[in-house]
Amino acid sequence: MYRSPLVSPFVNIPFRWVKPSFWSRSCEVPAVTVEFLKSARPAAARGGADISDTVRLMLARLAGGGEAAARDYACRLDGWSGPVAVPAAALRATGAQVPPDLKQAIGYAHENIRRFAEAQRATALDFEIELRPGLTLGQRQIPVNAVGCYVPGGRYAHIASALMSIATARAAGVPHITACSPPRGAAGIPPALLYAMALAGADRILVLGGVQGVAAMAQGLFGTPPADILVGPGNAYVAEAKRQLFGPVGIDMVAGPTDLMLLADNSADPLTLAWDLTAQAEHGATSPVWFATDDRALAREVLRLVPACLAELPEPNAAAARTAWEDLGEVILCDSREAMAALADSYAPEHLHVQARDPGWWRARLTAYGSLFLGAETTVAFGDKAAGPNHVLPTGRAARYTGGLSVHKFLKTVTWQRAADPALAALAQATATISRAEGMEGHARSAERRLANSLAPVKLAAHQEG
Ligand SMILES: NC(=O)c1ccc[n+]([C@@H]2O[C@H](COP(=O)([O-])OP(=O)(O)OC[C@H]3O[C@@H](n4cnc5c(N)ncnc54)[C@H](O)[C@@H]3O)[C@@H](O)[C@H]2O)c1
Ligand SMILES: [Zn+2]
Repeated sequence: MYRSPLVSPFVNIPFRWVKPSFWSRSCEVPAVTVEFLKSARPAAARGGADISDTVRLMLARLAGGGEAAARDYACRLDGWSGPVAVPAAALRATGAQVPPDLKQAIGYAHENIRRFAEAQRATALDFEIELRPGLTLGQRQIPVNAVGCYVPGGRYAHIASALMSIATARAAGVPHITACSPPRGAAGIPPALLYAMALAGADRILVLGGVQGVAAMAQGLFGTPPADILVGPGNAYVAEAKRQLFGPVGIDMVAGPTDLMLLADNSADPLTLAWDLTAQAEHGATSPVWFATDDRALAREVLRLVPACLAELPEPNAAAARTAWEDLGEVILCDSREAMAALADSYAPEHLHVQARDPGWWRARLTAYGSLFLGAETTVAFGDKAAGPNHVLPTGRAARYTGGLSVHKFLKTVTWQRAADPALAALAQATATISRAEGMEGHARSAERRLANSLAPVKLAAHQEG
């Protein structure tokens, strides 16, 4: 039996994490017993380039070269030399270019995402409290002024990502929303994606992808206001550009490849599980999918069925999903549902889907995930596209410390205070005493000037008379 975080006696592999270097520390997993029926390949066998130097050079060039540099990268990397800012007339024309059933589906998804975000906004409250007589304190939720939404578009046209970022910023009350997405061929951003961006509430849309898109929104190029915060998923170049720009500009998170953990007991259907794993592996060759169960026969059946599902995908999706499964897929046998839950908490997956009895037990027990999907009738694909909760979620175990994109990322929770009599005496005395204990005489004097017998106007009058 394997006791993490050491080594599995069954398969003699360390209980290690599949991706980034910041995962190099071994994980703290409670004493759970697990057996790997399929494990990920060692990272060394998978390779992977360090892109941070490339991004640093590009950002430096974009900082100096502005719009000309952005156009140059768009041309060289994405073959785009058309207009960068989408003209209003082109946006209006998209309505006629998108098939009615797709427009209807986008409208349905947008309504769910918008309404969920509005419900979230209603929970972010301002308040005012008179903590003691004369001491009034408060909190306000103030939206940022300008947002830059990155909408990925290299491999797939991520219609849903446009809705997730833009509609959520809109629900938060952000006044200026810029969105960018790379061109897909000579036609630029596909009409359905433009339609979704405009419907969700983008004020300006830029035909720019990758580092140049992120930098243009941060700098405020092509007639956009400089973004206060950059949000949205993207590939490794996009994530690294956001990470390097963070500080002067805010970011939602540093997103790595999407991941899924699927938990099931013997009430689940193996073919449905196999398709759910295949679907999320479709995101890309670096997207891990993990399956844990307490039923050995179910695990064996899922292992048998996944390759058959992969074979049914069209290319190039099949190749990417097959690599993800072969390199990163894991099938893990646990000895109890408690062990499955502990395993899930330690993996802290972006998407966590439970297809097991007693969903209430799982919802109460599980503590580390970006978004939780309960029951066999639910699928992560619903959440990815149309259900309502945001699909921009923490990857790479970041679900240990944060949730995903929400209206809160666009709101600044700020505070205010006002002091007056009769609070002043105690407040000034406490402040002065603490300040002197800290060695900060100036702070003590500033506090004591608020006492009734030394208020500024009285002193000023005395000085003028003298
Ligand atoms: N977690 C989520 O919510 C979610 C949702 C949708 C998509 N995603 C992720 O978004 C990503 C989309 O990636 P993508 O590549 O398809 O599209 P993308 O739009 O993120 O990136 C495309 C851009 O990358 C740049 N680029 C590509 N190769 C480059 C190079 N060698 N040097 C410099 N720049 C280069 C190009 O400028 C191009 O425009 C995937 O990783 C996917 O998993 C995540
Ligand atoms: Zn997905």
